[in-house]
Amino acid sequence: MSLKPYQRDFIEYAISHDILSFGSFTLKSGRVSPYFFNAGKFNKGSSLAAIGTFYASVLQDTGLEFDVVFGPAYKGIPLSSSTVIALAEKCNKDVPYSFNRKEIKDHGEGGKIVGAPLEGRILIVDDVITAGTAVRESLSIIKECGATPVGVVVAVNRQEKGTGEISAVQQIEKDYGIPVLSIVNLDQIIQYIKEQGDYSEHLKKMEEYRATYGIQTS
Ligand SMILES: O=P(O)(O)OC[C@H]1O[C@H](OP(=O)(O)OP(=O)(O)O)[C@H](O)[C@@H]1O
Repeated sequence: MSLKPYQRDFIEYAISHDILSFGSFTLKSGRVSPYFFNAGKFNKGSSLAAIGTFYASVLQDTGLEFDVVFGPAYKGIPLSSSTVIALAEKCNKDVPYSFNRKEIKDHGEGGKIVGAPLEGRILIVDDVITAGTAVRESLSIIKECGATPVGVVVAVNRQEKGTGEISAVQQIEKDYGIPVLSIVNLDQIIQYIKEQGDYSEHLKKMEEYRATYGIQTS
């Protein structure tokens, strides 16, 4: 399976901006990962614009239909904002969006949701899914509002086992019957490394990590 141009562009952009790094990183799970994706480093206008365009590309590519974009607080907020800007500017799709507050506001307009009403088919935009807690919370907010979640898009799918044999991403797809899309996944990052000579020193560790923690992919 070959990488799509936007996937290659995304990996190159993330590496050159130190957003995707190779080395040795201890994760919340305790696993020592040979790579790390840090969405907090999309921290200036140009990179926020770029990430929005990458999300819009995967959405266009897959053709998933949705009415409203939802960004889970906090990191999902700028990511969902930049996605709807890219959809409007590059895809001629003017999509409403909203996000939740982590703390309930009891004055002014009040409430937990800021932005467009959660109505119709809702797409969740976030950086990553680790255990799946943030997405599950978002799914319950969406259902409480009477709307229909139709999918999730994340930047990187690490394709690694959770507590059992399948990943948190697969568990969400199974439990809710919705797709979890990603700009790239671990297999594609490894494929990129194989194609490019520049990062070949990291290949062995990446493959070992996948062999130890990776899910079954066909
Ligand atoms: O699948 P999970 O185990 O929930 O992990 C992934 C979530 O964790 C991070 O957010 P966090 O909840 O740390 O909040 P933040 O966006 O405010 O940093 C990340 O942005 C995802 O939303």
